[in-house]
Amino acid sequence: MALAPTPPQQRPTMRHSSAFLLPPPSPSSSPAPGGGPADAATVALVVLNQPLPRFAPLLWSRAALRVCADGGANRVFDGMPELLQGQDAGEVRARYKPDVIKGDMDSVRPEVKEYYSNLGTKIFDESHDQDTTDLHKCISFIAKNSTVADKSNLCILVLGALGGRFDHEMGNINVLHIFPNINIILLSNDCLIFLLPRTHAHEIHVERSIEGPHCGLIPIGMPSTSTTTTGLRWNLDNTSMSYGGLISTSNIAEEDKVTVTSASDLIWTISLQN
Ligand SMILES: Nc1ncnc2c1ncn2[C@@H]1O[C@H](COP(=O)(O)OP(=O)(O)OP(=O)(O)O)[C@@H](O)[C@H]1O
Ligand SMILES: Cc1ncc(C[n+]2csc(CCO)c2C)c(N)n1
Repeated sequence: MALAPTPPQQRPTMRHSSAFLLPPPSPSSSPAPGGGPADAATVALVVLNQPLPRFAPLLWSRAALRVCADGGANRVFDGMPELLQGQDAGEVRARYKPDVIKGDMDSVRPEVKEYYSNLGTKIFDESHDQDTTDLHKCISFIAKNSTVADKSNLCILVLGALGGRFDHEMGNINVLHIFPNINIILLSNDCLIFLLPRTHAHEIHVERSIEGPHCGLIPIGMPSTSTTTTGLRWNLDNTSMSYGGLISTSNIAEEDKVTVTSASDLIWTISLQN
């Protein structure tokens, strides 16, 4: 027998914050208030085969585990010295050493693989699996191997997930739906995306110094018979949404806190300021 969905008012609240993107506090300033980088979850970083976003070095320094999806290793090898111009390229390369390179290994260059292998990076060749994407393989690996016992305290940041080939972008968004119970955030230079699972009520703290105001709420997986929001310019009030019907794009986050409850999983996206 199928279980009845939990009524909206009884769902636990999931809080979301992009404080991991805030610049490090200057030594003289007081500690960040609740939700700042200091109390952030354990971060795992996945680098995809796309140009590195400008904040890659910052997020790298905040991550406890750094995984490159196949050709993502080339992007770290080439891109970190480019982003950190003025520093010695060889020294930068050695400093930004991935813990793991994983995928079907048809994109990582042989000299890049050898360079990191010599530094101790673990390399997992999964060329036998041509049915799951390299990002899927990386998320499975992190979920299995993470030492974080409480997965609700794990946050996986994915660099370079958007703004490239459309089949890859859709595959990357599909991974959010495949792992609805893992906090995965897809990032590009221009925006971020995460899933709002229907099992929870959501409180999204909008970090106005770095994100917004443009945002969207999109039912990609399946229609939602009812979505209710606060904090947006165009709120939904027990409204049906479907891809092919109403979806919310070009919305504006008006308040510091946006709340969302929905009968189906939704994608949340918000712009990043450049
Ligand atoms: N243009 C892109 N746009 C968005 N994501 C991408 C793009 N290219 C690669 N990725 C992501 O990076 C991961 C690793 O990329 P890589 O090029 O190594 O994959 P691949 O499996 O060799 O791709 P393909 O064989 O389809 O070209 C992919 O699984 C995907 O998640
Ligand atoms: C229906 C279907 N469509 C596409 C692929 C191809 N594919 C999907 S993921 C992947 C690995 C990419 O690193 C490849 C080659 C498939 N297997 N099944």
